[in-house]
Amino acid sequence: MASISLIGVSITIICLLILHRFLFKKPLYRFFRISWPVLGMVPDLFLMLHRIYDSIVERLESTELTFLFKGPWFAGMDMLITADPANIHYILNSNFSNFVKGSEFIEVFDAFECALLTKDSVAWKTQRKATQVMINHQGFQRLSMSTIRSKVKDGLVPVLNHIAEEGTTVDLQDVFRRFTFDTSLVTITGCDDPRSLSIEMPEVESAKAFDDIVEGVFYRHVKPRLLWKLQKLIGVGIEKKMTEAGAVFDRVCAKYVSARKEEIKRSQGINSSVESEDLLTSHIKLDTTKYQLLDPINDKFLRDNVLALLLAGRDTTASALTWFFWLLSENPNVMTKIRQEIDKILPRSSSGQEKPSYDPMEHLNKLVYLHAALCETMRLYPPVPLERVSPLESDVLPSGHKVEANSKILIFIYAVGKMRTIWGEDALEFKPERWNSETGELRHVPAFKFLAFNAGPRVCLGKHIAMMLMKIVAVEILQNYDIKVAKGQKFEPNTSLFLRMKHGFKVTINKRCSS
Ligand code: HEM
Repeated sequence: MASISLIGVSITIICLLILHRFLFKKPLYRFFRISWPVLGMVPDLFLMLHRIYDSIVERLESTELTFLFKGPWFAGMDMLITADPANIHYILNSNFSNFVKGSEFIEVFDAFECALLTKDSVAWKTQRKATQVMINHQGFQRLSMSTIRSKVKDGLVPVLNHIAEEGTTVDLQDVFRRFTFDTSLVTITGCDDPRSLSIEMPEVESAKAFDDIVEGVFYRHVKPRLLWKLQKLIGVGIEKKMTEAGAVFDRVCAKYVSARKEEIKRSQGINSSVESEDLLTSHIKLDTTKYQLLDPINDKFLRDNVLALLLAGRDTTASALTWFFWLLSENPNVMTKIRQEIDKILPRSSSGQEKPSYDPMEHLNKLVYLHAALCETMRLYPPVPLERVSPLESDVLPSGHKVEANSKILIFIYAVGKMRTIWGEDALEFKPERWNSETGELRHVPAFKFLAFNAGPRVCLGKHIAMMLMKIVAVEILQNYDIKVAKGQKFEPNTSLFLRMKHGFKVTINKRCSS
C-alpha cells in the first residue's frame, strides 16, 4: 500500500516537473540531483535529455568527479559515472585486470561477438597482439598512406571543387564520414567498392547498414536490458532494423572474404615480400600455431572483425575532423597560425595535384601546432565520448566509491576534457597552445587526462594512422580552400556511440588563390 502511494506521489511530482519545463521552457534544476522512489534518476534524465552531456558534466564538477546514477528499480541501469583521473588510472591501468568489458557489454555488442572490441582476459590479450602486429605491419602502413592520398585526390578534392564551383552548401560532416568510410573499406577489406564519396553522394547500402547497427547498439546501452531483448525477440523497432542491417553486412562481407581468399590463392608462391596488405587478408593469413585462440577459418570471425575495425576507424576520425573545422571557424587566429606553420614546413601543393609535394612520414610530424590543435579538438569533443567497464570482483576506487562485482562503471571521457579541476579555469576554451611548450615542442600530457584514444593496455591501436589521416585532410583543405559556415545552424553533439554533430555541419567552400 505504502509503495503504491509512493509511486503515486512520484508520478504527480514528475508530471508537475514536466509541466513546469514545458510552461517555462527551462528546467527546474540543471543536473541530476534526485533519486525518485521506484524511478530512480530517470525523470531527471528525461527532463535533461536535450542537454544530457552538459548536465552530466555539471553534476560531475559539483560532486568531485564521480557520482552514482540510479536507474529504476530492477531495471539494472544503475551505474557509477566518473571523470576522475585517479579512478581512471586505477581502472584502465593499475588494476586493469579487475575491470573488463563484461558479459552484458558482449550482449549489447553481439554484432561484434568475435572481434577484439568485445574480448576480455586471455582472449583479448591474444587477439590484441595479433591485431597490433597487423596494424604495425609495413604492408598495412603503406596501404593506409597510399589509400588516404588517393581518396583525397580522387574523392575529396573533386567533391570540394564541385561544391566550390556550384556555390552550393554541403554538409562537411557527411563528406568526412563518406571519406573515412571509403578509406577504411579499402584498408580493411582491400576492396574499393562501393565508393560513397563522389559528386553524386550516393546512398550506400553497407554504410546505411553500418549506421543502423551503431544506432541499435547505442539504444541498447540506454534501455532496460529486458526491453531491448524483448524487441529483438519479436523483431520490432530498432532491433528489427539491426537484424536487417546484420543480414546486409553478412552478404556484403561474404563477398569481400571470398575476394580476398581468391587473391591469396592466386598469389601463393608468387611474391613473398608484401608491398601492401589489408587487414582482412592479414586476418585470413593468421598463423594459428602462434595465435591458437583465434579462428581465421571461421567466416564469422572475419566478418565480426571487419565490422569492428570499420567501427574503430570510420566515425572516430570523421567526428574529430568535423569538430576541428568548426572550432577553426570559431577561432580564426588558430587557423592563421596553422596555415603559417604549414606554409613554413610543407612545400606548397595545388589542389589534388598528381604527386604530393611532401612526404607524409617525414613532414607531418613537424606540424606540431596542427597536432596540438587536433588534440585540443579531441579534448573538448572526444570522438568516443564514453567507455563502459565492469569489475570482476568488488573493489574500492581511489575516490572512495565502492563498486560491486558486475556493476556498471561509465568513464565519461567527454567530461574529462571539460573539468576545470583537471585543465584549469580556461578548460572550456579552445587553446592549442596548452599542448605546446615555450619552445614550441609538444608537451607531455598524461594519458589519464587526455582520454580520446583511451589509455593503459587497451589504448587505441590506430592512433598513429588516425592522426596521419586527419593531418593529410587538414593540410589539403587549409592549403587550398576557405570554408565558410552557413548561417542559422545550431552546433551540438548528438547522443550516440560517437560524438557527431546532431544537425550536421553545413558550409560553403571557396577555392583559395595559390600565391
Ligand atoms: C580519431 C580517431 C580515433 C579515436 C578517437 C579512437 C579512439 C579509441 C578508443 C577510445 C578506444 C577504446 C575503445 C574501448 O575499449 O571501448 C579505441 C580502441 C581501438 N582502436 Fe581506436 N580510435 C581512433 C581511430 C582508430 C583507427 C583509424 C583504427 C584502426 C586502424 C583504430 C583501431 C582501434 C582498435 C583495434 C582498438 C581496440 C583496442 C583494444 O581493445 O585493445 N582506432 N580507439
